Amino acid sequence: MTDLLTLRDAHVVHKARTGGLFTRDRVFALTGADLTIAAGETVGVVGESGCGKSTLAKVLVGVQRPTQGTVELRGKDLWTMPPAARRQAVGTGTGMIFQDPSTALNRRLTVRQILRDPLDVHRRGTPAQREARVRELMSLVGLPKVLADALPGQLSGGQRQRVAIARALALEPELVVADEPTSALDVSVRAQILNLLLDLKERLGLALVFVSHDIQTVRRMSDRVITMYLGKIVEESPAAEITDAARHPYTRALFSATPGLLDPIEPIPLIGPVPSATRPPSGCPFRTRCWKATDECARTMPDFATNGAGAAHRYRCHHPVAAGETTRELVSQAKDSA
Ligand SMILES: Nc1ncnc2c1ncn2[C@@H]1O[C@H](COP(=O)(O)OP(=O)(O)OP(=O)(O)O)[C@@H](O)[C@H]1O
Repeated sequence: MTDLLTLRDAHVVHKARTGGLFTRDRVFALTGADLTIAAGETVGVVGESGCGKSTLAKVLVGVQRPTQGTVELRGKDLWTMPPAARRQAVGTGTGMIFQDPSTALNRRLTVRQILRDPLDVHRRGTPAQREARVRELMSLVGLPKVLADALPGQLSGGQRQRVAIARALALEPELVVADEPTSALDVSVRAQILNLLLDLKERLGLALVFVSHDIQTVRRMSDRVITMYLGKIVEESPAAEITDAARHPYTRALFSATPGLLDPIEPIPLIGPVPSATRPPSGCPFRTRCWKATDECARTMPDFATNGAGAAHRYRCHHPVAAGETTRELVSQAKDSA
């Protein structure tokens, strides 16, 4: 597989939203992310709320500039390009689908206008070809032709998300990033939208980055799963290995807490809440809640280690879960150390 997009040591630091106008507090939303997305693969991103999943997604599609590090699309560094070249590379090479299509789509534009807009901005083909592309996009995502002149407010939530998906695909990108694409939708239409994404990915050979709280869905949709904790990528694993062969204690704890995934096993109990991204712990950020943590974990964050010979499964931990260790065993270890 060829590399499509590469992040190297990407950091995003925000000024804290709380703490008043003159606060110097900084939020470490993404810290030292290294990641390569290959053409045609689906990468799932999991982690608790606030761990930096959306920030990572925005960095991948060039919406968020990293405060440090590089983002290369097909080997070209996005943030050293002139702005016009970056807009062209990002606009045509990537597409983004947001959580809530009600806010992501312009309420005053019809479906036809929404889908024409990227074609007009990037001057794709003749006006007649653009109209034909709009019809093609609507059919690709299963929207009836009669909806071309409808406004987003006249559509159902599922139809709106189909419009958002069609818009993301308008310029035939190689990479689509979907950030919680079904969480604002009725449960009844979620499966339809997920199946549509999977189908489009296969038909168009897209690379897909899929961000979700829904771990079961991420596992089903993805070839590879990335676990994030407090701004850091702590594990990368083939999806087939993630549930009971994950090596990072946090990944195991996260999956053990997913209802229905490992039942009847109880969740691995973690100590205390997630620390603030304003003051992340030294060393490994998970160490304050980890039952395996030692002094070494407070001193340093280890580099990635690989699982056996293959580099496909990587994790950053001083005390990884042993191969073959069951979640039941981890539950009792965590209880004993509490
Ligand atoms: N523009 C911003 N200004 C200040 N802090 C921000 C900004 N955007 C995100 N953050 C903070 O950065 C951290 C990471 O946020 P992010 O939205 O990437 O997490 P997330 O994993 O996607 O969360 P969720 O699952 O709740 O959407 C959080 O602490 C968040 O509050």
